[in-house]
Amino acid sequence: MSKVMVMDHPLIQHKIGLIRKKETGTKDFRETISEIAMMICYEATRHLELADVQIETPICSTTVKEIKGRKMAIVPILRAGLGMVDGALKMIPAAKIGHIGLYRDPETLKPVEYYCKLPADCAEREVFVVDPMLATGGSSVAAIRMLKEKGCKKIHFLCIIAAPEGVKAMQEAHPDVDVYIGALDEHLNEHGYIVPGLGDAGDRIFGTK
Ligand SMILES: O=P(O)(O)OC[C@H]1O[C@H](OP(=O)(O)OP(=O)(O)O)[C@H](O)[C@@H]1O
Ligand SMILES: O=c1cc[nH]c(=O)[nH]1
Ligand SMILES: [Mg+2]
Repeated sequence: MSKVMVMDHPLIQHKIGLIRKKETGTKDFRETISEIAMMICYEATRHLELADVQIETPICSTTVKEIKGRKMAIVPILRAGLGMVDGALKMIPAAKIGHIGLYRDPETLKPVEYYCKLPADCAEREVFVVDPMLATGGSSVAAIRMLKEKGCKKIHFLCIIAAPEGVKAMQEAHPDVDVYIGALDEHLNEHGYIVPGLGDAGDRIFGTK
């Protein structure tokens, strides 16, 4: 069974408080999403293996640790996932980037696919899927299914706010995928929005409403 990790770091909790406030404007919202993504990515890469490497300091030779040459990819779910890419890249700067375009139909709440462009060698890469919101789970479940269809095997999912309904859907559909969550909220409202949540993440990142 996969791990579900809810971040307990005080800096993450503080910053999530800032983006929940309705008066937080686009610039601050976007910057804070990026900072939170960086910190969640720090936790989501804790398992990476290290190898001993011999080097010279200015004083003597010594053994240091290096991340074993593992190939990684960051895959945002468009649009809102784009807001997490810069932050994740600060932690894993050599990662390649794939894009999966999905929007949630406002009536049915089902994900509608409109774009998919992944690194050619994505099947060999460890993939970090990013999307700030895990609500019903429809979008993340579909995105990860698309990645598996392309041969990806080692997949992690990073989000900032999750509803219990979405976590359950992810665990049922993809029990092999670890889920890293900034904050686990109470429930979904009748429109499929997370309560208390932060509203529409895509609109708040891009200033479209
Ligand atoms: O778990 P779900 O119920 O599928 O909901 C979560 C999805 O909804 C939002 O995207 P949205 O459809 O608003 O698209 P956008 O990022 O383009 O705004 C969010 O960024 C997730 O992708
Ligand atoms: O609360 C929610 C649910 C889905 N998508 C969002 O952006 N916010
Ligand atoms: Mg949206």
